[in-house]
Amino acid sequence: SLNKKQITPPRNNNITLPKVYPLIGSYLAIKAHMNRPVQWLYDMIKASPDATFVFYGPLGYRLVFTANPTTVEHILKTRFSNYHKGTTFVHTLSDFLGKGILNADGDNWKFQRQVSTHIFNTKSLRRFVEQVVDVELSNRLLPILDSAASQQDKTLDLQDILQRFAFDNICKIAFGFDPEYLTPSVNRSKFARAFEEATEISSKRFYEPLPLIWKMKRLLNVGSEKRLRMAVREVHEFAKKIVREKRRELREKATLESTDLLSRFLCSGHSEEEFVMDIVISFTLAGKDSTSVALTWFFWLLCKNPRVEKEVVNEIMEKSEALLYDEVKEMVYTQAAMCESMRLYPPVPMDSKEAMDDDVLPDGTVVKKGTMVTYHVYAMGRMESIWGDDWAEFKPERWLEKVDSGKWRFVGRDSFTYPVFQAGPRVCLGKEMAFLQMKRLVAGILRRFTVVPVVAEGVEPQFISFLTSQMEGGFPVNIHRRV
Ligand code: HEM
Repeated sequence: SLNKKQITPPRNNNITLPKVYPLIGSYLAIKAHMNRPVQWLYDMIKASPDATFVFYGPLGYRLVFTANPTTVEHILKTRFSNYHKGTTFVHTLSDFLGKGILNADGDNWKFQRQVSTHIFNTKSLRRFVEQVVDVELSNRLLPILDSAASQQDKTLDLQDILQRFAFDNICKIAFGFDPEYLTPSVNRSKFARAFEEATEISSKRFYEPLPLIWKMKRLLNVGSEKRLRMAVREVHEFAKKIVREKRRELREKATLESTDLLSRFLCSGHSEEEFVMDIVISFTLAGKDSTSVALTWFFWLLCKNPRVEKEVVNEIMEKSEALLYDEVKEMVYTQAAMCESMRLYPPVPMDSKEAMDDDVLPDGTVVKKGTMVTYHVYAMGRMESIWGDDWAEFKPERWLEKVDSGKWRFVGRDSFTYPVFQAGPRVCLGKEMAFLQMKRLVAGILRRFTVVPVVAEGVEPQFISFLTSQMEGGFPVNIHRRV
């Protein structure tokens, strides 16, 4: 069936773990697979006992990769205090993210987490999010799709459009500022461009064979590091300008109408410019590519699975066009299909923690102080041991059960088996908001249009990943009006 063809079946039979040589360890093996490290590590995990692969780099350097839920619980919850972002991660991203929540550990992280949990969960923020999404949808996104539908074979890159949509959204939510990234006639805004460049170059630092290389380039201010410095300066200056402007606005206004995060931080007494700027930049990064890539794969999988698409569309058509909050909550089939899509194509496919002290993992793997332990979300979504022998099929029903009334009820999986949003004390703060946005967007689009991929028969889009994952080369589609 179509489902079965989607994902290459496991190749356990002919996978062998890489040889470990003196001095260089298995460096050559990873070098040979640098173009698809996520998939290669998935293969290695499948061939390893207890789904935990120990990679030996040059000079005895070890990296641990795991797809074992017990180990994931150990690092993300039970021994949370021993597994931090750590110095490598923090140093690599600090030029861009400063001390923002995505790049913080210890007391600094705890403080930001407390402040933002409080601010993030309020009802009015939810309302604000809904309004932001609806405006962006009806004023920008739907007109673009509508115009494409009028021109018979107009091809759009849906991934690019979803990224621009998410960027506008998250900027409005975080800063109360509209970068107009999705407005067709406007050039990519300077801010958005600088933000993208800063993200891309910062994340590519992780892929240098030795950190010394980017550090030297940075010292000499040449090449990519020179561009990074300019992009970061642009982002920071811009963010500071918005912070000052917002502070002035708030002083002048007696009542608080705007409910963006920045206003909320400033009103709750946290007004130091650097702190507020860093935290807002972290939120923008966290919310920018995650939802758009999740939706890109979601639309792809729907196209490949007409049965599921029909169920999703039926569910949408049962709701009112305005989509009330309770109706969004009732979209359980759509929610299940999204969970299923992120199981196969997780927006954050791997996530690493650094051991603060020596430790032993539940399966007996020895971890030395300073060792990076990575939980491999992509592999976990594709383990036969977790999902059964039909793991390769796109089956939202895995997440559902029928109740007496004949309706579906959503049944979640525990977060250590499905750490797509991470798990434990640092679980994603935007999870609920992400589903809210994604469901509104999907309902808005599928109520009116069908999305038809422009991909040659039998060709599979490729999953690639830097900090977050993408569909390689974009997602070309045609848009048709639904009849
Ligand atoms: C499908 C969408 C999303 C997915 C799959 C996702 C996934 C994740 C993951 C894996 C992490 C852990 C990263 C790490 O610390 O190593 C994380 C953290 C975080 N996410 Fe999300 N995220 C999504 C959407 C969002 C949105 C829309 C926001 C809102 C701005 C958001 C805000 C955050 C924040 C603030 C953190 C840091 C939490 C902390 O360190 O305590 N996320 N998310």
